Amino acid sequence: MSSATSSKVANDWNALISETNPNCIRLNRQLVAIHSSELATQFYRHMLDAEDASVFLSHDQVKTRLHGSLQQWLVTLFNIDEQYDLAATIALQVKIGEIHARIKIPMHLVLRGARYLKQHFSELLQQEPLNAQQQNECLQHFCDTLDMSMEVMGQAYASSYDRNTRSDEVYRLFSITQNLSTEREKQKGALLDWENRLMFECTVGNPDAELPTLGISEFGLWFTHKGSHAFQDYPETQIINERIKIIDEQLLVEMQQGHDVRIQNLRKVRDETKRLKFLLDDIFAKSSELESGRDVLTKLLNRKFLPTVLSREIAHARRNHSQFALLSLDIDYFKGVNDSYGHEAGDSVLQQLGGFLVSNSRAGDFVFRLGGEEFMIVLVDVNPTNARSIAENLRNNVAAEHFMLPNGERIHITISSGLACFNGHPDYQHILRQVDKALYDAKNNGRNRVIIADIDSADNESADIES
Ligand SMILES: Nc1nc2c(ncn2[C@@H]2O[C@H](COP(=O)(O)OP(=O)(O)OP(=O)(O)O)[C@@H](O)[C@H]2O)c(=O)[nH]1
Repeated sequence: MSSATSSKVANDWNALISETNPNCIRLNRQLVAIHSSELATQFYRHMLDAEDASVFLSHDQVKTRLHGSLQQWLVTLFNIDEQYDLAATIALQVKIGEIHARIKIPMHLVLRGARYLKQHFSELLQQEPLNAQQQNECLQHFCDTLDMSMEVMGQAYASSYDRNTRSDEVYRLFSITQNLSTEREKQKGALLDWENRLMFECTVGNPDAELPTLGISEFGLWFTHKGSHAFQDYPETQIINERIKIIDEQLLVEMQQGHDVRIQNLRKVRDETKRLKFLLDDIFAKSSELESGRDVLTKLLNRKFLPTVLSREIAHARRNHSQFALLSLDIDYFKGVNDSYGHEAGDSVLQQLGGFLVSNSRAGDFVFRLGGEEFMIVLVDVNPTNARSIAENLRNNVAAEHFMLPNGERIHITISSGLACFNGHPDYQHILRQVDKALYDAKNNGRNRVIIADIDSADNESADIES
């Protein structure tokens, strides 16, 4: 928690205590101390009833540790007397928030637990000889104190969770990019080893011996513990896990029934293994393209790093009072190129245009292929006048260029462009929206033109400058 945030919290919490009737503070302290075990029991009873919460709390854990910790936490929170150490109480809430983040207990479950505590405490208060106003005051104090605690926990949770997620991601990238091609060969080899062992056991091994399962083979262990994590975003990961299960839990189990089934299923297992090898190749190929951030066809940057580059350029421009511009380019009637000359010819045009854009921009600029026939250039350290002439020159030069097709023919293409200059807005989505709208207008106004987004407009008005 930042020092400004923690001093705000401490001030608010202090104010809460000093503005509360001391009798009410005393009564709450006594009630919580007397009923802490009952409150903890109620809390866990509700939580264990809910499926989403109970996965985090086994009955044993509740009995042995958490029940006691919860009671202790409640007593400490409400033990407000002359010796009450608010700084220590806040530090305890921070620690608990960090623990929740580490063990990934969702914050909404913690808040739900707090709600149950408030409900039950309200019932306890109703059993006390208090008038309505006293009851209200006491309940208010109980709820406000829990809310303060939740606020501190929530802040600690969020920053700790972010930190953990970032390091998870760094680890994921690290684990995936380390010697990607060596890893692929190693794992394909491990899969082959397992297949060979299985074949050996089935053909010349002891017929009563247990067959080696794939899940706990070198390959299976690697995939479960590392591969699945590294490739978590790919649909192939789930398919691989499913195929491993089918091999182990279906095919191999059936193979224990006798020689004939063994031989029959061996063929099926070998087909499955072949499929696994294809899936592995696919998954490794995809991740090397994506993780490297390069578009496979043009070798330009792909859209993966666009947010990072834009955020960095915005921070740089704001820090240095400099400017930059975003130029979006889209080939006109590109479908016609594919339709007339074939997809391969289309690919070749895309590749040549990629090379052309790189050689016609400065070393500091970032050239992206966003997908299809759409490109984007981040023009760094450039004022609007220069950005505009760069955009126009590119448009003219592309139109004048000959693009060579695989059949030896040469064709001309044109591009439509949208240009947006940085206007100080801190969110990169703003400039992206501006440039998208400008490109859309360039297409709708006849193509082969540059449209500049209105620099001061947040609602993406744009102005046609030239065609
Ligand atoms: N060869 C090739 N074609 C692609 C690739 N990605 C997208 N395309 C094709 O690009 C074409 C885009 O067509 P449209 O979106 O209609 O755009 P357009 O024909 O350029 O027309 P306008 O943009 O409106 O001027 C489609 O035919 C896609 O199949 C690629 O990687 N290689």
